[in-house]
Amino acid sequence: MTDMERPCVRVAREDGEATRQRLAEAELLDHDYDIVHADGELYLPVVDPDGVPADLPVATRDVPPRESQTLPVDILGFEPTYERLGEIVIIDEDDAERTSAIADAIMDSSIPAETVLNRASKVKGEQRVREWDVLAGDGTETVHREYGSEFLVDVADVYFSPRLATERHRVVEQVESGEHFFDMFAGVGPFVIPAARRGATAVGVDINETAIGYLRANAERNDVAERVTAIAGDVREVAAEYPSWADRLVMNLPHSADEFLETAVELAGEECVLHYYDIQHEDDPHGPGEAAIREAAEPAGYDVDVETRHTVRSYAPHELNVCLDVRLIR
Ligand SMILES: C[S@@+](CC[C@H](N)C(=O)[O-])C[C@H]1O[C@@H](n2cnc3c(N)ncnc32)[C@H](O)[C@@H]1O
Repeated sequence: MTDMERPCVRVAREDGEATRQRLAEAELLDHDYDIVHADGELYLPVVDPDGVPADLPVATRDVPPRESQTLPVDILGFEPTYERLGEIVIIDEDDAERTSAIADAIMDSSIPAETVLNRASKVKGEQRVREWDVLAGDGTETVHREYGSEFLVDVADVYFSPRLATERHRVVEQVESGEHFFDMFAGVGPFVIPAARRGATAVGVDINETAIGYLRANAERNDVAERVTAIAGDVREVAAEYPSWADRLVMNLPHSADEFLETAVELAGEECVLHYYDIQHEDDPHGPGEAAIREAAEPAGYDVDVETRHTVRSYAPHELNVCLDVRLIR
């Protein structure tokens, strides 16, 4: 078997084990390839170079495939692109013949795949759920692990993106024990559960009742049920139960978050950090969100301090998915 060029995190040998653990917890390590040692440095192969935390340098280098593994590339003769969510493998292909060859190769490889799904639509509608073609296996429910939390999720019924793991971790690392954490669009709980695991009192709201069922199950699964309140409903109506309550608000509904800023202001405490997700043109990706937040919060008496203007990932040509971390104080 010949070596393959792969994206790798490059670190000094002495930082190798700590870095390996960090990447493994984030499910970023590519277990299909060996770690390489050269000139006092380690090269750790990663599955998603865009997901690697900014402080870790990524380089491309030849690394040997694990001898004991049969990879889809070994069967196909070309490298397919795929993502793993628990025991589901997700691909995004158009050509029917190529799609079926990739699905067969994944199932015949050493990857522990129960199901192979092809994206059959964009995420759509109020609940942001995608349609899928089931190419192999039959289950769309799986357990996904991310930074030490476990999420039971059915991708046929609820929104979930494993690609956002690093971004969620960036936000959750800011959470302090005892704080009031409110996720306005909570899904199955990928922000709420790790926030509660850090000691926050957490509320998650979602209009998708199935997502809220999974959020409750995930609170139990991660032993934080006593600190998690999961509410099915429109957050614009639920907000009245939590006036001026939140120390931290997460708004991950990037196409229409601006329509919910009045609700955010209703929920915000006297001092509150808002994590506001947006999708905007690359020429001014943060400006429109900042203007909308000021327009909603300043008349309510808040000083608005934008602490971080962060780019999460590119969303489409010339469009960026961004996050503004904003402190509101009055
Ligand atoms: C992009 S998903 C984010 C889910 C989760 N935070 C995550 O990162 O996986 C947005 C979620 O907002 C929910 N949603 C949309 N409109 C809503 C509303 N008016 N009130 C509460 N939830 C809403 C959708 O059902 C969907 O689960």
